[in-house]
Amino acid sequence: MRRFLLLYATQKGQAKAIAEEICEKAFAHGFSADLHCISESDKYDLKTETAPLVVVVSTTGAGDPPDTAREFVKAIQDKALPGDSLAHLRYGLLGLGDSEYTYFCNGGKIIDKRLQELGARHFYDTGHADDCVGLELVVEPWIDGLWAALTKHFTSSRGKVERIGALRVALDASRRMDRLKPELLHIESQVELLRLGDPGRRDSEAWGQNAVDGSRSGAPAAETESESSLTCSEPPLSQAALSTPAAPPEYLHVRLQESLGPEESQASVTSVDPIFQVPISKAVQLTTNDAIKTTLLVELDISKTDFSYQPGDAFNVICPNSDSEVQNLLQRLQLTDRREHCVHLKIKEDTKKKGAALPPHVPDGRSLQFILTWCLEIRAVPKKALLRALVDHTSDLREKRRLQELCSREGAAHYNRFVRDERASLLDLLLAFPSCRPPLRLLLEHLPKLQPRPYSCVSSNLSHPGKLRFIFNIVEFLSNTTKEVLRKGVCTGWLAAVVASVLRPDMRVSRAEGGKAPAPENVSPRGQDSVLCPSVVRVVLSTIRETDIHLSSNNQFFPLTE
Ligand SMILES: Cc1cc2nc3c(=O)[nH]c(=O)nc-3n(C[C@H](O)[C@H](O)[C@H](O)COP(=O)(O)O)c2cc1C
Repeated sequence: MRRFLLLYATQKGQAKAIAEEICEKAFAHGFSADLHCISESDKYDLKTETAPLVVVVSTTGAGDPPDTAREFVKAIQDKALPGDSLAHLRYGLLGLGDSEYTYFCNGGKIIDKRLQELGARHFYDTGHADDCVGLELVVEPWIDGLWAALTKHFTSSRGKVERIGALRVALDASRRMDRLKPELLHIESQVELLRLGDPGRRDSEAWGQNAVDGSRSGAPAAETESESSLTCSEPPLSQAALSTPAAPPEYLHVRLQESLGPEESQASVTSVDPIFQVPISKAVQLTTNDAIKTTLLVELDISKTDFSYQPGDAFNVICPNSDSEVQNLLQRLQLTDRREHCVHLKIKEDTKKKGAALPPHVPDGRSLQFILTWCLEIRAVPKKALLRALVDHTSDLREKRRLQELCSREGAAHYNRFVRDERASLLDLLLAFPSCRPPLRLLLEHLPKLQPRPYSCVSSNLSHPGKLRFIFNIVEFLSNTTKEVLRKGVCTGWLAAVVASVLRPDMRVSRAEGGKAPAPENVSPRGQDSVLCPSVVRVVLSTIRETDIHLSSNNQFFPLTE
C-alpha cells in the first residue's frame, strides 16, 4: 500500500466528511491514508513527513481557516522557519468555501501560500470548491483526479522523496549533535541535488495545467479557445464524445387552476416562524463617500408588529424576486395569461425518483406569480442537473449540443467559466438558448427555495422602541451579479430590491475587496448622510434566534445614537 497523509480542517463538518470519503476510496485505488484532524499535531510531523500530503480545509469567519487549524497556521507562520523547511514535502490541497463571501476559500489559500513559501510543492493542483453552487462540482472531479496524481507522484519520484527525508533526518540529527563532519557536507549536497532534479517540481507544473480550481477554472482553455462563449464552443470540446449525466427523473405533476378570487396577503410565505411585513423607515450611510466600503444602517419600522428581541438576535430577511424578471420568466414559459392561476402539485405516480417529495417551499394553491416572486430562487446558478433537464426541452440541435457540453464531464471547465463564474441564472440561459422551452414542472423540480439572509440586529427594544436596526455592509451584502447590475444602473434580484430602496442615487457602490472594518476616519460623524427612505419596501421578517451569529467587531465604530 502506498501511504499518504490526509489532514482536514473543518468548522461545520463538510471538510471532515470529504476527507473521510477520500480515505474510504483510497483503499480501492491501492493507497492507504493516514487520516487526522489538522489539530492533532501529535499524530503527524510535516518536517519529517516523506509521504505525500493531502489537505482538505474549509473557510470560516471573514476568510479565516477553521478554528481547528488555528494552531497549525500559527506553527507554519512562525517567521523563524527557514524558507526550505518543507522543501521535501509534496502536497495537494482542496479548499472549501462559498463565493458569496468576500474572501473565497481563503482558509485554504492561506495554508497553500505558506506551504509554498516554506518550499513545499504541489503534486496535484489545488481545488477550490464553492458551497454556493454545490461543493460537488469541484470536489468530485478533484477526488477523481487525485488517484492518478498520487500514482504519478509515487512512480515518478519513488524513493527520491524517501531518500530526501532520510537524508534530512540524518542531517538534522547530526546538526543537533553540533558536529559538522565533512561527510555531512556530502549529504547536504545530495539533498540539494535531489531537490534540483526532483521530478516532483516538473510534475507540479504539469499538474497546474489540469487545474480543478473554481477561481481559475477555464483559464488555460481561455488561451486556446478564445472564441468560446456560453452558447458556443470550439474544438476539441465541440468535437468531443461527451459523458453527460442521466436525465434527472421527473417527479412532479403540476395542475394550474383558475383562481376564484383575489389572492390573500403575501405574508403567508412558507415559514414555520411568525412573519411580519414591515416598511424600511430610515437608512443611514455610516461611512463617508470616499470610504473603501459602504456601510448602511437600515431601520425597519416594527411598531405595528408584536415580537420581542434583543440586540444580537438574527433575523431572516426575505425579499421578493424582481417583478420584471418574474414577468420575463412567465413570458418564456408562455404562461403570462395564467399567472393568476393557482398551482397544485402532486407526486407523479410512475416517478423513478427515489424518495420523491413535494418541495416544502412551494405552498399549495398559491398563484403562479406568487410562487415565482416569493418562493423560488429564480436567480440561482443552474446546477448541472437542471442543464441536463433543459437539454430534453431544446429543439435546436446546436443549442442542444451546447447544453449537453455544459453539463458534461468534458465541459466542466466551460460550465465553471460561463455558468458558475458568470453567475448565470435560468433566465440568462433561456435568453441564450431561445429554442429551449421547459415546462413549469421542471422549474418547480429544480429551482431552490428563495433564500432568506440572516442579519443581526443592533438595537434593543428599549433604546429604539418600535424600531429594528441592522447594519448592511454593501460590499459583502451584494452578490457579484447584483454589484454588476447596480454598476449598470439597473436593479434586479432580491438583494438589489433592498439596496435600491435604501441607496441614494449618488451613493457609491464600492468595488474594493472588503472584509475589514471601516477605518475610524472614514466613519461619517453622527450619521450625517442620513436619508429618509423615499418608498416603503415590503420586507418579510421571520424571527430566528441564532446564538452563533454575533455582532461583528465592525460595529464598534458605528455611531448608533441619533
Ligand atoms: C460563519 C461562516 C463563515 C464563512 N466564511 C466564509 C468565507 O469567508 N469565505 C468562504 O469562501 N467561505 C466561507 N464560508 C463557507 C464555508 O467555508 C463552506 O460552507 C464550507 O463548505 C464549510 O465547510 P466545513 O463544514 O468543513 O466548515 C463560511 C461559512 C460559515 C458558516
